Amino acid sequence: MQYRLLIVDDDINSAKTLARILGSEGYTTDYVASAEEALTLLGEIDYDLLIIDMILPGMDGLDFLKRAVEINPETLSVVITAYGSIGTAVDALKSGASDFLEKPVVPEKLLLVLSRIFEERQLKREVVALRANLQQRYRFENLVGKHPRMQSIFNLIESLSNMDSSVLITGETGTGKDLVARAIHFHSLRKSGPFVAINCASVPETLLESELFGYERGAFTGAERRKQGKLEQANHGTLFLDEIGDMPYSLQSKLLRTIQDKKIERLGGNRLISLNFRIIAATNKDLSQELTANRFRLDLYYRLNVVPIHLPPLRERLDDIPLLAAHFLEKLAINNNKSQLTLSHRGMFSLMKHPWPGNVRELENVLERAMIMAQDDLIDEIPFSLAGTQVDHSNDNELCLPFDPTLPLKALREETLARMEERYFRHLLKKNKGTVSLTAADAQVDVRTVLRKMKQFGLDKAEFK
Ligand SMILES: Nc1ncnc2c1ncn2[C@@H]1O[C@H](COP(=O)(O)OP(=O)(O)OP(=O)(O)O)[C@@H](O)[C@H]1O
Repeated sequence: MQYRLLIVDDDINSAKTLARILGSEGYTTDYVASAEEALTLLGEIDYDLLIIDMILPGMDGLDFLKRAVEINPETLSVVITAYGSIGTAVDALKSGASDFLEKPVVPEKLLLVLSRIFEERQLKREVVALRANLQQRYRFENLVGKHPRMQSIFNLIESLSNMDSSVLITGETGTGKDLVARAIHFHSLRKSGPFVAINCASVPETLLESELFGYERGAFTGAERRKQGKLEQANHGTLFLDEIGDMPYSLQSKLLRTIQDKKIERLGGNRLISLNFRIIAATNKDLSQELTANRFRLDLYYRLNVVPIHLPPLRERLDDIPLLAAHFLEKLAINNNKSQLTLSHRGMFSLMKHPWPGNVRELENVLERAMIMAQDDLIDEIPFSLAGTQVDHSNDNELCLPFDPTLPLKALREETLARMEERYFRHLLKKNKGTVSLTAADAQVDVRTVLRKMKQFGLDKAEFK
């Protein structure tokens, strides 16, 4: 793109020299000797950027800058200040200048400043365009995605809105199964009913039955009062059975019967309760393997898999990365009271090259950490290592972590803690070959905490098998 610049400097000889240098770099450059002449030109020509000497005869540079910004608030400008006059530079930046340079102007420095200013403006425009796109075509409930496979999932959810069939959502960890389940519910006839979720992997086997079916007072030791199970809570709504591949075999036939009959009996009860619920199940396991290994019942599989939805891993829909990044940066900016967060081209390039084993969740986490570590609102450095995919773990016992001494204490604490926790859970999961319950026992926390941490750091059980 060809940019048009205006130099305002009463030293016509140096303005001419600068215009010639800028011209040889592809910029179309005009120059005038006073603010008054410059104002006349601004009424006629749309300049991309102004280069303003602060000391001018008649109206001075600062007043001219203010007038130019009044005429067009989007005006880009570089002001030239006398050597050491920081106060003037600060006033100019406050009045809307994009940057400043001290006299004598070094052309190489000016060229660098110009390319940075134009790159930032371009990025801002891209963000605005992406945001507009997001609001239009590429959004479905809380899901965003423009890849054809995501678009056909959105269409499928739309066409399911009048149906009550069971849905089985498959896909790697962090691909958005939970979001899809919610989108189906909130787009269905049951949307005013409850959406109840249960993670079959995070509830210990012995408790899963009572969590699902509920119990009567005295049903077992500790059952001091009657409790409704998740199935009952989901009456007139949807029950989301997450990680269905981890449901114990012994409970699967009872679940199948319940789905068919739509009746339950609380544990320790003697009364059948009729219910009206829809089942959506999800798993990141390969259920065909579970079927072959006799760990999952074929009849239950058929009952759940009436409408299959497979979410592709992020590495197979790279087109979605810029869109998702814009979506998460917008959320982060709102949650952190920032007007806007922008990703540099270099940052975007790193995102596009990454293999994303933790999928969209990993992208979300990585961007949050990048924001914490960035010096300003431009995100350039992507701290992948914290997501655990490019870390060298050969020295896991090393106590002395390198750190960034420029970080504020709060960010340093959070970052260090996250790094330590991630290494700790990686170590335990490796030791326990991915078994969550053993890891929880080693860490002396409950399995939910381990699963939460695994989600946070984008760790997948399968990685440690
Ligand atoms: N298409 C998407 N658009 C916006 N956000 C998304 C999308 N997909 C996933 N996310 C976000 O990524 C994170 C992980 O998504 P979610 O919990 O739905 O994944 P999941 O497949 O259910 O993971 P797991 O198998 O580990 O439970 C969430 O914070 C979610 O909001």
